[in-house]
Order: sequence, then C-alpha cells, then structure tokens
Amino acid sequence: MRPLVKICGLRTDADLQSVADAGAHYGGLVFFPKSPRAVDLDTAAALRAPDALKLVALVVDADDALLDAIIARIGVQMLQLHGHETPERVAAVRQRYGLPIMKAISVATRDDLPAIATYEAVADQILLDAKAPKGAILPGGNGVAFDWTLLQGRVWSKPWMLAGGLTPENVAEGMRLTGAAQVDVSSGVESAPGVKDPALIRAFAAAAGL
Ligand SMILES: O=C(O)c1ccccc1N[C@@H]1O[C@H](COP(=O)(O)O)[C@@H](O)[C@H]1O
Repeated sequence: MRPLVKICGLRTDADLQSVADAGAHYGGLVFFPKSPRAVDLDTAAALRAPDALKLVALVVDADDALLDAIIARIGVQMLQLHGHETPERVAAVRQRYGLPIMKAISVATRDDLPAIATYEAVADQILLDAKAPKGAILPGGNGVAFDWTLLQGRVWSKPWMLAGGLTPENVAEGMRLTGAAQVDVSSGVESAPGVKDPALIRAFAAAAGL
C-alpha cells in the first residue's frame, strides 16, 4: 500500500505546493509560538492549500479558545495534539470539534510504550515522536530520533505515524524497522530552522516510497 507522508511546519503557499507536488498526504501547520515554524492565525487563514493536501493543525496543550479560532478560520482536516494532553482532554477535543485527533506520544525507553494503548482508546491516530532533549524549548520538531526497535512486533489498534529525526536518508530504514505506513517530518526537510527545502521534501517523499 502507498505510504502516507506528512510534512510539518509549513508556512507559505509555496511550502504547501511543494508538499502536494511531492505526493504527500498531509501538511502540518504549527500553532505553537515558540517554534521557528509557527504560523499565526492570520497567516494560516490566508494560506491556500492544494485540494489534494489535508491540513493538520499542530497544537501544544491548546485551550478551547485557540482551537475554536483554528477551526473557525482554517480548513483543517485533523488536529495533532503534541503536548501533555490527558486522555480525557483528547476525548473532549475530539467530541467538541468532530475532527480526527492524532495524539503525539514521546518515546525514549520501553517505559514510554504503555501510553500508546491508553491514547489508542481515545484518539483516531497515534504519532510516535522522540522525547525532547533536556532543556529543549520545543516538545517536538527537534530532529531527534528514538530507538525504532522498541516498536518492532507491536500490534496496533489504531493508525499510527512514525516521527522524530526522520530525513531522506533514514526514513526508509525507519519504515522497514517499525513497519510504519505513515511518516512525519519537520526539521529533516529544512535548509534552516523553519525554512522548508523543496528538494529535500521531494527526496523525503521518494525515499518514503511515493
Ligand atoms: O515542528 C515543530 O516546530 C514542532 C513544535 C512543537 C511540537 C511539535 C513540533 N513538530 C513535530 O515534531 C515531530 C518531529 O519533528 P522532527 O522531524 O524531528 O523535526 C513531528 O511530528 C512534527 O510534527
């Protein structure tokens, strides 16, 4: 089956077009002001996404006011919750907006894996990212990978996406080792923090099997 690729941290119409041209399924918009990839509501609302691209709003412990504004102003097809949202909060957000929810889970060791089943019960998709390095400003988007062998042999009850430190060079190996059918990348397709590189986006999509 054709893999699904998400490219996160898009800020311009040109970014969106590059991602769609590369055949990616999802484009991510980061609503987290501390990120070099952050977009504000006005910028995001002015973006024009190609029809084929599904937009994912990435938020970190967002309150209802921010989520209300995103849903009201931007045509997003999925919410990516990338903070410390509890299972109850995930369920509440899903109920309030009626959109698919992808819950990010940070992984460093085997001890982090039980959270997957907990969130599979309330989210539509799971995203596995590396735990942020100590002192990092961002909870994700740090270009750090985790030990992919931790996921080997796992039986999943919901669709899931592999993320964290993926690049055009390592994405095929990550998919092979984990069996991931969906992958997400942000910093690995940038020429500088927050600046997407169309050639790297094409290379990533091709290496992922598109
Ligand atoms: O991309 C960001 O700036 C970001 C900010 C806050 C939370 C998550 C963020 N990105 C997500 O992190 C992972 C991994 O990114 P990377 O490829 O290692 O740079 C990915 O899911 C992004 O969506």
